[in-house]
Amino acid sequence: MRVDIVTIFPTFFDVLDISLIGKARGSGLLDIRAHDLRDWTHDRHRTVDDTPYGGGAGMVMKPEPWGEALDALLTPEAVLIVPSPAGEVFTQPTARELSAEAHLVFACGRYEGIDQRVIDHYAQSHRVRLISLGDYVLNGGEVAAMAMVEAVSRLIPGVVGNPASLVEESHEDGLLEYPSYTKPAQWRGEDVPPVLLSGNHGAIAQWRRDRSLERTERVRPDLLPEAPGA
Ligand SMILES: COC(=O)c1cc2cc(CO)sc2[nH]1
Repeated sequence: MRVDIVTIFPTFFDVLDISLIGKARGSGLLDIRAHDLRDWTHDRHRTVDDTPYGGGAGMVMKPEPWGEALDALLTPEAVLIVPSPAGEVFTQPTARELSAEAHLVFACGRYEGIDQRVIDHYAQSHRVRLISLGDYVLNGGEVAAMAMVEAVSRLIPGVVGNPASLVEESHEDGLLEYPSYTKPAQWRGEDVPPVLLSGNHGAIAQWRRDRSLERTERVRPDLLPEAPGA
């Protein structure tokens, strides 16, 4: 998968050079590149924003630099992802969907956002998705893009060492994951649940399923299968 990220803070994404994503980049599984939007400006101050038409506080990102940047980076099959508080909420199904794509381009806005005409222009020729991390607002799209890049990349075969570890996770089966334990069997007077030491794999699977359902009912009843819209 190729991932292009356009931002006025390209060094923010240097962190992608470490850990699993870093290894996957090295192995050629992932081709992730961050680009400085200001490389597509031509004035002395490398201007990327201006005051909003209609007035109001804050600044809006100018369409011209974005047009030149996206013309240079988009391929016909690319999905253009614009992190935005006005977007659909990012979920594990969204991550899974995007992990099947060949090319993602993230347009990270700052300030009050990107001139709407940029989104409208590329929607005529590409799949464009406005995506929010959740019901709160960040100062820009970079943190959202970083979260989405990690959530999507780790689903690409070969990026995470053991694919089996992707299955029993929160949200993979639609429920929150069961609690996990490791050695020592006793710690500060607390024992590991005996069933986990029993070697009875059927009982262990049932116990884990029960704990998943119990936790989901307590913390996220909206995720339960019978919940409306689940
Ligand atoms: C949960 O918040 C987000 O996903 C989010 C994405 C963006 C993009 C911004 C630039 O206008 S502000 C913001 N918040």
